Amino acid sequence: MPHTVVPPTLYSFPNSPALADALATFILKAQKEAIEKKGKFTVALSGGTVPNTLTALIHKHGIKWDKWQIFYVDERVVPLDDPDSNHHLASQTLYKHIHIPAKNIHTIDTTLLDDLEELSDAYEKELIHEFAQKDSARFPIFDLVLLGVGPDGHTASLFPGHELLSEEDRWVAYIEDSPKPPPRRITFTYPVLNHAARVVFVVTGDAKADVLPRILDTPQEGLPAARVRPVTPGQLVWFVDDAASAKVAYAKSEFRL
Ligand SMILES: O=C(O)[C@H](O)[C@@H](O)[C@H](O)[C@H](O)COP(=O)(O)O
Repeated sequence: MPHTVVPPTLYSFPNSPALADALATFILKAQKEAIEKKGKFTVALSGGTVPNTLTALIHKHGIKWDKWQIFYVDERVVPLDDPDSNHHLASQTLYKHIHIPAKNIHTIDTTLLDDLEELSDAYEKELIHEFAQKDSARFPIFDLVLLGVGPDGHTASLFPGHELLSEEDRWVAYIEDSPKPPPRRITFTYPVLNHAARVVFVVTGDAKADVLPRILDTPQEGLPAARVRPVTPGQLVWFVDDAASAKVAYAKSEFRL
């Protein structure tokens, strides 16, 4: 099958609990398919509001946390117990309530906080270790990548106009001048995001209402989130609430699995 860019599917829900419940159903199905195929479920998690929307998974029957391998789409270069750390956020909102082996959660190496290049190289090696053992894939194929969007259209730590938007080789890159604090971060690059089996954006609230049409209706504008374009057989799905999608013309689909 020739590789073509997949069009996004847009689901919009009246409120956050309805969104979180549908997302949990979607994730459960993705988990089942991945585990049946290869015995594990590889997930890349963002910071911001994403971890909070995953709390509906905590009581969901059938989630096999011990089969999850969790990486971070982007991470702020701070100690793991710092309130700014995405790992800290995920620990407080999610890990604290579930049983998941510590070795299944792939954090940055905090002995390298002073050297961004070494730190991003080390995280890239962590990915290579997980993904490049059995095949010689040029890029990792995550089962699920969970992304947020900023009001400026950024996603991961890929910001409008930044040189990292054209990175084509590296899996993990670093940024020292993030416009969203804190400034020092590492981030997955587009090749990693776009090779995933499923990329899911989670966006809520009216603060995102102006940027969503610029991403979904006029993607040619090229905002960072609009450049996430998985190729077949990947999937690109947006889970948003009605406040965030209020100004979007792009067709909404009815959620059913
Ligand atoms: O570390 C980060 O800052 C996040 O990973 C970032 O990419 C986030 O997902 C967006 O900024 C959206 O954040 P909100 O969901 O809080 O709006």
